Amino acid sequence: MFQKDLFKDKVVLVTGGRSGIGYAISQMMLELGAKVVIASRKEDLLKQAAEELSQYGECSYLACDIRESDQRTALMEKIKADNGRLDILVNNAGGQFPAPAETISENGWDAVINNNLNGTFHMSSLMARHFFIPQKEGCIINIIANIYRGFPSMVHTGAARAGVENLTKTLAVEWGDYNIRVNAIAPGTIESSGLDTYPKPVQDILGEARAAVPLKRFGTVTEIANTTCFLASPLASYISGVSLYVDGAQHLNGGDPMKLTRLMRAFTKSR
Ligand SMILES: CCC/C=C/C(=O)SCCNC(=O)CCNC(=O)[C@H](O)C(C)(C)COP(=O)([O-])OP(=O)([O-])OC[C@H]1O[C@@H](n2cnc3c(N)ncnc32)[C@H](O)[C@@H]1OP(=O)([O-])[O-]
Ligand SMILES: NC(=O)C1=CN([C@@H]2O[C@H](COP(=O)(O)OP(=O)(O)OC[C@H]3O[C@@H](n4cnc5c(N)ncnc54)[C@H](OP(=O)(O)O)[C@@H]3O)[C@@H](O)[C@H]2O)C=CC1
Repeated sequence: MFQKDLFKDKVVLVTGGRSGIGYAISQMMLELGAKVVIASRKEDLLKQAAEELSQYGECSYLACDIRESDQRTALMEKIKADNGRLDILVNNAGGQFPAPAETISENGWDAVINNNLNGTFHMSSLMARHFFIPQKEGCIINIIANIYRGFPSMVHTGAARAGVENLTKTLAVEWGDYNIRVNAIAPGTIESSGLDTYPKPVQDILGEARAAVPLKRFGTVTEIANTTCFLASPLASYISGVSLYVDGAQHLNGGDPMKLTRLMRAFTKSR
């Protein structure tokens, strides 16, 4: 769909690029000529993904927990040593667990905020200071979630993603001085490896949730990759500071938002 060499010579970092949405973004960027670096925690799976992705172009990897300062720094140093520059950062790594708010422990809250909010900000700040600001050019894309009506059953990630949505606006304004564009994508429910990690109550409501989406289906990882490539490309050269919902209008009408919370309460009690 895009011009074949759209990202020729561009260096792209995709956090969480070993699976699901991040893998699809990495594959599409590679097919469009980019050099892609993927980073996430599980080194074996990351290495395997990088080897598979190498059939599409130049893909390298480094294990990195985005919550750990020294690991983020090692990743930045590797990109500098290997490529000397970074053009596009896709903050896709993230995750949470469904739980009624009253059952989330302090550590559970902190783990999710550190992952989705703190990890995203610190990664953005580091890459901006070392690459985008000196280069006077850069592009950041933050993958968030559908937080339009809060996020019942996932209050921690709703709060974290709302923080990312807001920092997307602030950084777009502050770093406009350095010609850095910053945008977010809010996927609705996407058929991906991520969904398989969720417990039974989530699996039980998927059919009903799918039917409630105005477009009557969940999204695909390719649809999120398409949007990422669009926002990273010159086609979007005047777009900065937006959060684009890619969700078949699910944020406007997505069924009963409390159903999962009620099922999770019963599920938690039964264990
Ligand atoms: C509807 C679809 C929309 C969205 C789809 C997607 O996003 S798809 C993408 C989906 N993909 C993903 O989400 C994958 C990524 N997700 C993850 O890697 C992890 O879930 C994590 C980063 C959120 C926590 O990782 P970590 O290594 O930091 O965790 P840790 O083990 O060190 O525990 C820290 C604290 O958290 C607590 N706790 C943990 N789990 C649960 C639970 N189920 N229940 C209750 N609590 C839980 C744990 O008990 C502990 O607190 P404690 O006991 O000390 O008081
Ligand atoms: N699928 C969906 O319906 C939706 C997904 N999203 C978001 O999109 C993103 C991708 O999700 P999806 O592909 O579906 O799910 P996955 O679970 O497949 O992807 C999550 C990726 O993030 C990595 N990751 C998680 N925590 C960290 C960390 N602390 N440091 C580095 N890497 C980390 C994981 O790798 P590893 O375990 O090796 O660290 C994994 O590659 C996530 O942020 C997710 O929350 C948002 C809305 C809906």
